[in-house]
Amino acid sequence: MTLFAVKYNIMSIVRAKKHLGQHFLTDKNIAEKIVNSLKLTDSYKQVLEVGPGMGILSDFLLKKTEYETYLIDIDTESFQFLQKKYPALGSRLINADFLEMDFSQTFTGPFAIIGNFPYNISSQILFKVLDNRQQVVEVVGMFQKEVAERCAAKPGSKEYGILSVFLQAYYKVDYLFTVKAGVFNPPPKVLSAVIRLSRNETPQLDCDEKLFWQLVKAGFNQRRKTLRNAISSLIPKEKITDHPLLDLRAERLSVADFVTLTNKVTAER
Ligand SMILES: C[S@@+](CC[C@H](N)C(=O)[O-])C[C@H]1O[C@@H](n2cnc3c(N)ncnc32)[C@H](O)[C@@H]1O
Repeated sequence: MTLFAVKYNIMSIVRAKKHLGQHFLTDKNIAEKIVNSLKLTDSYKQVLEVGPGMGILSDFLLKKTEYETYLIDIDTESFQFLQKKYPALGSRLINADFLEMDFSQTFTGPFAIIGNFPYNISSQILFKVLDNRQQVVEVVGMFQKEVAERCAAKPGSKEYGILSVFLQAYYKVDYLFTVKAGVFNPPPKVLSAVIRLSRNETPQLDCDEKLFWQLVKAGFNQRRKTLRNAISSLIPKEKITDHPLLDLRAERLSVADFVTLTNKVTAER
């Protein structure tokens, strides 16, 4: 009996693979707290969990039966483990790369994303959310603490950068709580943190959005220069009329300031 139990345990555990960013959360209270951080508003009916691993978050998520839950994990071993654990999920359990996922094939309307994300692809995950902001209304996720801080950073802080501006242009970002390395197996070398992104009512900016993105990138790519100089490839210095924002560096500008700047450049170039 004991032997069987030991054998069963070994068979039922997914081996952690470093290249897939697999650090399995072992604390059920934290898992429940993460799932309960989803606002689960009426504005969506479907939720996608990225990287369910062995299902510590999924166990709580699947209790929210009023929502249709999908799980996607790139790891075939996790997928097979979860197939046995949740046989009723059927095709809602997906063995594929989240970064390659075509949302329109699975989601007909708005949906939310949750995950204890693989840290090696954090930025790609966040930019995929941004690219699909028309559909992704909410995200609750665990990231490396530094990434979480960058997402929520305010103008003037050293963490404030391109990611902060882009995310905050479309989402309200809440830094929820910090998570110690010891609650993962294997423990990562860094601290982690959970954040929530709640999409603004209108997922559009009151300006030419393509130019907004270009200006933000130009500003931060030359972050030691004033905006007047940093954006000169988009509008020559002699063409743009004076404005106090032009004397600042990108790190001082809020999203609203970047919108003002975008409208000014649109009018004058
Ligand atoms: C940090 S682990 C979290 C596992 C589990 N949710 C937990 O909290 O214990 C990250 C998970 O993401 C999966 N993963 C890594 N890259 C992925 C990708 N590109 N698409 C989907 N899943 C991925 C890994 O296989 C792993 O299960």
